Amino acid sequence: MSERKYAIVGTGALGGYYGAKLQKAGSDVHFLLKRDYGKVSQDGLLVESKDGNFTLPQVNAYSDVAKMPKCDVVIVALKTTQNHLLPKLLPSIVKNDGIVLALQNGLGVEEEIAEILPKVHIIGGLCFLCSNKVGAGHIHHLDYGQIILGEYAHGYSSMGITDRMQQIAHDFQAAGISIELVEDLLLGRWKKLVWNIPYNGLSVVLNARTDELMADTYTRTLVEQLMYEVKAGAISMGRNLPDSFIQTMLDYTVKMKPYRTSMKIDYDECRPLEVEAIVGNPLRKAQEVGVNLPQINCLYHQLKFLDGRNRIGQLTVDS
Ligand SMILES: NC(=O)C1=CN([C@@H]2O[C@H](COP(=O)(O)OP(=O)(O)OC[C@H]3O[C@@H](n4cnc5c(N)ncnc54)[C@H](OP(=O)(O)O)[C@@H]3O)[C@@H](O)[C@H]2O)C=CC1
Ligand SMILES: CC(C)(CO)C(=O)C(=O)O
Repeated sequence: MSERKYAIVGTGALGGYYGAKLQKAGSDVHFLLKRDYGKVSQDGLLVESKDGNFTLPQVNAYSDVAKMPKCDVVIVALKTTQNHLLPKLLPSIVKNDGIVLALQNGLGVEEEIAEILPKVHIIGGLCFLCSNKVGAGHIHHLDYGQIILGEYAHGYSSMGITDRMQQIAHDFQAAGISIELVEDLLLGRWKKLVWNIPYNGLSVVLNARTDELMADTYTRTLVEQLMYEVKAGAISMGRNLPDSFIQTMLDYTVKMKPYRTSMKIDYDECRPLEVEAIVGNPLRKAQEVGVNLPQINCLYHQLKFLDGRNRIGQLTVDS
């Protein structure tokens, strides 16, 4: 059993899934919730998974970080649209010499955390997971689950494989979660964007699932062109990814069960979209060094329009 105390900041589709798996395997896990606090503190968590369903009738649930213990590893599992809350949520729950593990999609989260907590260790994780929160404390794990871990250092310089990464990998592997350790977190993030930028973006703009995007010649071409622009973005930051990786991502998606991306689900539910973290930040990073990514730029502006209109719609519905 792990000696490390874990905090899950954001007990949704991803945080609820990995946190529940860690607790099931014997780790000491503390879950921060918002709307689901009442239900989860009463009834715990239910994970419906293709690998087998399980329930945790009792979990350490909190609605306020002031009541949480200091933890060795704090897992950030909010949507990036809520990252403006991190300065309030993180400082009191990370031990001195503790680790913040950012499991969000997109680019730039480690830099945001380093500004809030310059002294803690920061590890980024790229999660290849298909999971949805279908009710309060009710997680539906559809597929996959592997995490690629890399440690952050200022300017995304490579840290190699650290003991801290190995310790976390040990706990996750004991919980049945597959882990790969990488020396270069920035390269890992750009590789994940090869998938997220085209599929998350186009699924919203074109109102399509992954299988539909891959079945049509025109949209498949668009996906591939966007992937090559992500590669150009990576190169602008001194990282290269082989063309064979793009082919692997295309093949991977063809083999995936038809999937409504998380950005599409957010759009359909009129929730804010993770446009800035997934599309805006990579675009700006490339622009800062004079590299224009015209198709990603076009996608960004389309998504901003749809996101803005959705939010106005939501205000009208709420008022
Ligand atoms: N789901 C997946 O399969 C994958 C997700 N990711 C990434 O993981 C990140 C998390 O996504 P996901 O889990 O799907 O999102 P969810 O919306 O399912 O989970 C986020 C959770 O954070 C909670 N939350 C929001 N604000 C607060 C707050 N102030 N205090 C406590 N809890 C709060 C939300 O609670 P409430 O509902 O009450 O607002 C929600 O349960 C994203 O960056 C996503 O892109 C990456 C790969 C796969
Ligand atoms: C690529 C996918 C769907 C699962 O591997 C994922 O991780 C995501 O939605 O970000």
